[in-house]
Amino acid sequence: MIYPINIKTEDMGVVIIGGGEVGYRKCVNFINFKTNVTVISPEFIDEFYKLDRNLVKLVKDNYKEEYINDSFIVVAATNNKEINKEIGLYCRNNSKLVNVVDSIEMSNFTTPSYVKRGDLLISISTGGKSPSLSSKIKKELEDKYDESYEEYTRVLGEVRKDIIRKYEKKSEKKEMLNRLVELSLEELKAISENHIK
Ligand SMILES: C[C@@]1(CC(=O)O)c2cc3[nH]c(cc4nc(cc5[nH]c(cc(n2)[C@H]1CCC(=O)O)[C@@](C)(CC(=O)O)[C@@H]5CCC(=O)O)C(CC(=O)O)=C4CCC(=O)O)c(CCC(=O)O)c3CC(=O)O
Ligand SMILES: NC(=O)C1=CN([C@@H]2O[C@H](COP(=O)(O)OP(=O)(O)OC[C@H]3O[C@@H](n4cnc5c(N)ncnc54)[C@H](O)[C@@H]3O)[C@@H](O)[C@H]2O)C=CC1
Repeated sequence: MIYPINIKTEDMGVVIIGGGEVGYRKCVNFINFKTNVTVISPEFIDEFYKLDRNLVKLVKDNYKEEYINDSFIVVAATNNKEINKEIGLYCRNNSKLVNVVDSIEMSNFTTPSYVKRGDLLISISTGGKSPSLSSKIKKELEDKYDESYEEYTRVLGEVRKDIIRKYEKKSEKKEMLNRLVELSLEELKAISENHIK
């Protein structure tokens, strides 16, 4: 079973083994979350060379244990099942988080599909049963939770802070906070401005 947790990968960096299509997709996702990525591979697809060099380090070599000794988050993305398994086993025996792209059984984390609107993050996973279904649901949620949710979430956060400061009684506070999400962006902004005055 897989439990969803949200991790600040920005603080720890990631090592990806394998410079093919899948390694690239995982790499781009980590970069989108401002994470430093080191990719180990004897060959890289061209797209890797266009990525931000401040965030991505490419090491042209075959996998060796020393490349992941000090890392907490590892992605095994080679096209060699045996090597991927070896990386998976090593990480699990050494308390590391590992995503083995060709084996959900060897992985102790997976990378979900997601919709990100500012601080609103909705992630989708099928426990490996159908990545295509995850991708389809993501597209449906992208329509429902459009770009306007970035500002909506931000303003909600501001008003929430105000309410937490102003209401002392726990039940009143909770009731107000629950009701906030029924308001439109315009209504929320009006409240926000009133509070600031
Ligand atoms: C378990 C997991 C481990 C992990 O990688 O974390 C995993 C494993 C495998 N994927 C395979 C195939 C495909 N993966 C995709 C796409 C995505 N795969 C992603 C995640 C995951 N894939 C994790 C579970 C996710 C969940 O629980 O739903 C997404 C969501 C996120 C991401 O990659 O970052 C991203 C969509 C991004 C988006 O659109 O948002 C497509 C679609 C395409 O390419 O068009 C295909 C081909 C079609 C198909 O197979 O459905 C194979 C078989 C390889 C083979 O053929 O041998 C395996 C291995 C196996 O099944 O054993
Ligand atoms: N989890 C997922 O989302 C998906 C997983 N897969 C699985 O992922 C695997 C990789 O797929 P692709 O990236 O398309 O393959 P690919 O063939 O494009 O890339 C594999 C990369 O691994 C490198 N590699 C091989 N041996 C290595 C070693 N010893 N050390 C370091 N790097 C090494 C190769 O040089 C190459 O750059 C496939 O075998 C497939 O089973 C496929 C599709 C989606």
